[in-house]
Amino acid sequence: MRHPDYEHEQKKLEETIDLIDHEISSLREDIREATDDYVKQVVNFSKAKELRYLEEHGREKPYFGRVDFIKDEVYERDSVYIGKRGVVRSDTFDSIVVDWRAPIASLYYSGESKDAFYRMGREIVRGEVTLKRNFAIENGKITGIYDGAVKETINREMSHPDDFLQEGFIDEFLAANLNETNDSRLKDIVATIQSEQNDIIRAEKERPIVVQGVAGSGKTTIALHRLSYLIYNYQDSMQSKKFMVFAPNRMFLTYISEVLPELGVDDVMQSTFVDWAAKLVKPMLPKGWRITSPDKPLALFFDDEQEPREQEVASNRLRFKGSLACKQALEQYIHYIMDTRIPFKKLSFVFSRTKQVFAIEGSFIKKSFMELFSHLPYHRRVDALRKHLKQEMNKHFYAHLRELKIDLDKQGLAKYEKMLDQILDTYMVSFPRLDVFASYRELMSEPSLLRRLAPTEISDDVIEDTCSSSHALFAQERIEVEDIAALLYLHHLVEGMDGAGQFDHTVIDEAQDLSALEIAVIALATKANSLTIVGDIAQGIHAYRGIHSWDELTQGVFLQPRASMYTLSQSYRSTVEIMRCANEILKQIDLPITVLAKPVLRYGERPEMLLQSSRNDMWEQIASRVKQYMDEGFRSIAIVTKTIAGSKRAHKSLKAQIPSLTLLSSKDKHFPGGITVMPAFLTKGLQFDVVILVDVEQYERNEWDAKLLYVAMTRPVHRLVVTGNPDQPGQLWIRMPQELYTTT
Ligand SMILES: Nc1ncnc2c1ncn2[C@@H]1O[C@H](COP(=O)(O)OP(=O)(O)OP(=O)(O)O)[C@@H](O)[C@H]1O
Repeated sequence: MRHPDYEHEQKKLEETIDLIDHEISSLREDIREATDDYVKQVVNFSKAKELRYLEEHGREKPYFGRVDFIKDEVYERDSVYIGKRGVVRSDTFDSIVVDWRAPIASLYYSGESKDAFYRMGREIVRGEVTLKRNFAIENGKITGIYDGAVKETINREMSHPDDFLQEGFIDEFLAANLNETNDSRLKDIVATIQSEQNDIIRAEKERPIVVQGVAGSGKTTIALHRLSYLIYNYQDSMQSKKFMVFAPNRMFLTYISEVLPELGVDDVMQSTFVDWAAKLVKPMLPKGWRITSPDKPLALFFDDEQEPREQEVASNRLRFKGSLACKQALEQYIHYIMDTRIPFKKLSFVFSRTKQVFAIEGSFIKKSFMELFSHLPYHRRVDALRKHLKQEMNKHFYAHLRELKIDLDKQGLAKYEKMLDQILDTYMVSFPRLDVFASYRELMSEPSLLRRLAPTEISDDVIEDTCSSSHALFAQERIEVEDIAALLYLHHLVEGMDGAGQFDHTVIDEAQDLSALEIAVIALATKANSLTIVGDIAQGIHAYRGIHSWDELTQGVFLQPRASMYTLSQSYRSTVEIMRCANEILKQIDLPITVLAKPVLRYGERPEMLLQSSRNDMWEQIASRVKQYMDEGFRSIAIVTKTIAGSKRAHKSLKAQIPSLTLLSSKDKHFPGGITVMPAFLTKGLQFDVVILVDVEQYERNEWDAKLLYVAMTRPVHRLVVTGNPDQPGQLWIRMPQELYTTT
């Protein structure tokens, strides 16, 4: 049945397209003539950009939504049409379409309400939203109109009362959009941003925000939309080329960069933490020293049969190096140097002409150094103290000259200046200059020193393990990835951070995989604490690194200003059936309830377990599934193994049957799409139409394997296939309720 307003809306759409056509002609006219004038060139460039948008997208689908708003005390209804970009009539300057990032567009995302409001700078505009309407538009024709209720919870196919809490909602327009997906690249979601996502996108700019969001809740997507929002609203104080996005690997960065042009922020910087930080650290290292591969710990913990004790030592060391306790130990190291290596002797000299002694007591010098300049990095503190001592001496000396009415000539004054400089130079020698790397090495290899400086809650075993294994590593002229943030932090304490404030805004994706210290270092490089930190504690797959509770950031790193914490529990990626299975894995480990995902009610097929009679049979079945899914039109299919070695083996076994199969490793810079094989840790952040999970029995019942399996299981948009031995399906899969999956 046609929507009662269909005629009206179709007419409105046609009028809008006519106006856009008119704009297109006048823009074409404006930029036709070449010009030497620089200002005109700049104007023409931005007009050409606008023209391209209108020709390629704006004309076809000028807007996706409408919101009707009655402003308090005005009582006149205003209908605002919202699109991916704003369109303004160049003759009257009337707004034909409002940009989704504009303040008033916020009303569209918060939905119908009697107490609606939006912020215009500092002002809050209040009123009532009487209608929220979505349009599906194809080639200038309206093909669907969806009104009202954003969150209509449908209690469908739920067998257990608890399911109601576990599962999510269906928004008809959103469901239509999600079902369309047959291409798993990241895309813009401006038409269907949900209210709680909108709050994050539009959050205050000068405060760190931390988002705990379940798998598929749109964290990556909304963090990038936030960049787009910030650049639109703060063009005067922010530049997108000074935005930085940190993500776990290079392949993931190319994967997300596909959506950036659509959002108008294609010139942002992107890096992994290690790539960015290693560049800063390398100049600090002695010649010949290197950083070990980031994959080394992965192999130690996931790949090979390693000695448990060796794993324990590595885990103790790596965890400590990324911790806030390590940050404290580094801060204490500076105090230790000041307490034990600087004698703070009395500074004095005699003015030979009057035999007057000028002196500054050691205690006064120590107090000035410790208190007056405590905000400065150590070396700058030393320089500031020298200046201060000189001023103090001058103050007393010139007061003495005035008192005795001594008028020193130019030569006499120069002699005094020279003598004072020499005295100060000699005195300041007792303030050691610190070599950052040598200091760090000293701290990390001497257990008695580290014990003295680390907080007492760090056990002696951790201190011993850290120092002994670091010492062995340093003996090979190597540092490891976990040393990088600690070294940069010490550098900040000693010299100051060169790149402080280099980023106008920073996004940290998959933040649970970075350590608190790494995030603290990134914050030092970001202006005004303007950070968007997104992650999921349930997807922290490393026992030896990463954040285990967001309190580490909200209570340990961001104290001034405090971080705002957001939680997203609605998941948009996978079908209900896939998320039910994935949640079962998480329930087996002790995690806070907030990390369990509520899927949007999009239904599909139950995950399927392939039974195998032999290894060869398994590879054959996988190959035939791949062919079947390709015939069904799925474009991205990932074959996921637990380990790096496993993915190499799978590639070897399947290559002949699937010639287009690509083996991916953490060295890969590009995400090729198509049919890929990779270890589970590499699938983080990515999504595929289909995931085929090989050898599920290899995942054991411990926190890290459960999280790794959960990550892999939450990657597919449409289908999940698992291979395993049904008699011994592994410690995690064995608890999977049989009704949640099928076997073939
Ligand atoms: N409001 C929305 N409307 C439509 N699609 C959405 C919405 N929010 C998220 N999605 C879709 O959900 C999928 C998951 O998004 P995204 O990868 O950003 O989630 P994530 O939280 O970063 O996931 P993960 O932690 O599992 O890597 C994407 O396909 C995205 O387009």
